[in-house]
Amino acid sequence: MIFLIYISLGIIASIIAFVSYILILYPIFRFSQMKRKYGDKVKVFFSIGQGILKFYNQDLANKNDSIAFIRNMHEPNLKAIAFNFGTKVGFSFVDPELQKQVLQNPHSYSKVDGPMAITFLFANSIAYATEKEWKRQRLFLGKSFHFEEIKNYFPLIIETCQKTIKKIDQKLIERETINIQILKTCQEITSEVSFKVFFGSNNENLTIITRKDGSSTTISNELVQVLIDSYYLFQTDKVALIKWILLKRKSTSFFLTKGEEQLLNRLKALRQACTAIVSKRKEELTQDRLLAKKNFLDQYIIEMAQNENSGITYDEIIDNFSAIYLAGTDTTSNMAGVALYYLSLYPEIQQQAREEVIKVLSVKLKENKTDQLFSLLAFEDLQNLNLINSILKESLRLMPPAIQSQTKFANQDIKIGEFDVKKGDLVTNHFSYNLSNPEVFPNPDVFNPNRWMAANIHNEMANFTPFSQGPRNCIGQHLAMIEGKCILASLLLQYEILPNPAEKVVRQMRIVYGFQYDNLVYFKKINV
Ligand code: HEM
Repeated sequence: MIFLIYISLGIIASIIAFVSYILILYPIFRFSQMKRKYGDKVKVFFSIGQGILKFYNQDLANKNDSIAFIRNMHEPNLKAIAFNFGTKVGFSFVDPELQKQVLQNPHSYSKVDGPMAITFLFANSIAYATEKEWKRQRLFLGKSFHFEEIKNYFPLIIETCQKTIKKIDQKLIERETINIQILKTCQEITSEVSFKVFFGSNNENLTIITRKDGSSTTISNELVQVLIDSYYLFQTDKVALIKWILLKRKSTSFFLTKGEEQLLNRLKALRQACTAIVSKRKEELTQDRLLAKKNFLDQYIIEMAQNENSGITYDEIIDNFSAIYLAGTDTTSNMAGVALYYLSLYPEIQQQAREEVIKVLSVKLKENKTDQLFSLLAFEDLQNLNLINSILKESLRLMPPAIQSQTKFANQDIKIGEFDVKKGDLVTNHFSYNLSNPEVFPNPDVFNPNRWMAANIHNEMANFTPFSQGPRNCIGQHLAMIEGKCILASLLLQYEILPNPAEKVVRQMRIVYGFQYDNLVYFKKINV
């Protein structure tokens, strides 16, 4: 009996020793090694298990900004942040040269598994593909994202902005000013654009039934919600969390908890709904290929029919819809929404931006119908909206939707500058560090779009990487900027954007970095 007690105590002690080693001793050992080797070139952010997340949460609670510590961290010699997460340690590079080195060589790293929805929805997409598979997908999708091709989606973007204006106008009939949820408003536009760019315009208001109570929701809403719920599950279902920590993506292959099962059923329903759209369209195009339009789905189907070695699969098409929709919707709406918020605080810049749009368009105005001005906007005009472009860049600088590149594992020992990254270490780049560096951007917390209007901005551009850089940079960046310009131009021609004196400004890191409360501005109808 005593022997059994000793064995049990021995096992418990070994487990405690092992867990203490991987969660505490190993990170501390690595960090002290790093400090000895790199001195003030590295700054350490350690907290047991949670790692750098603890610092985001702390700053959110105390300073209303998840990344306040990054904004205030600038030191002349600093090149990297060392952090832990779970049982791993990692580097986030902040030196632009080192960031470039990391991003130039994406095949030295593997993606970190996300929660269930990420694996289920994106595993075959460009965002998760690697090496040859990624190259093939990037080449194919790159054609549709080419600047000249995006021209084809310009009418869709204009039409979507006009639809939103009509809705706002309805609300403004009875009141002179109204509180507008600016992030939600921009999101309505970018969501519809992302959906239709992929699936075409015929699939409006598609609904799928997924809820237990039989209620229905659109594919795009469900996509966002199921992703959020997938993260939320870890807070409410600790068994699912432990399974995931131990087994990562394999954790949902067996012994599903009730929460995991419900999530999986929703994900299956979502996939079925997407598969139904793809199958229906394939049927239509098989009967008449001339029906093909400029949207991603039709391009995929035509390529599959014309080239039997295309390598494209239906799973890949569906996963790329999820990836492109999620990568392109909230990021772009945040950029535009944040820009409009700052314009509410700087009425002079707002007026200059409005005048820029009016100047570009009024040369085309034949009759005195200024309320129709926005419909005159042509794709070619976008290049003349210099101030609007600078406003969007300043929005991305102050509130980058992606504060860092996706965290990955090193596949092998790698040298980044003088830093020795070990196989299995986590690696990322915090873009947000350079975007708020006072040596590059004087008064970094001040909204100053004029800093982008100067002729010589080489140094600024080298530090400006909100779309990342290197071969795996953002494939949708041209589309994002075009959407952003159209949103700003359309709204500025119709409304004066006023600050909300009761605003609550909290900058929070969620799936994208943005404002926590969407109560920031009022709109007032104007006649330009
Ligand atoms: C302001 C808006 C946007 C921002 C700030 C942004 C930012 C980024 C960043 C930082 C990455 C690199 C992520 C990584 O580290 O791996 C990325 C990749 C990507 N983005 Fe965007 N993005 C925006 C808009 C869009 C749009 C509109 C689309 C498509 C409709 C899109 C589609 C993608 C895709 C598919 C990738 C993965 C590319 C690859 O792995 O080859 N993004 N984006």
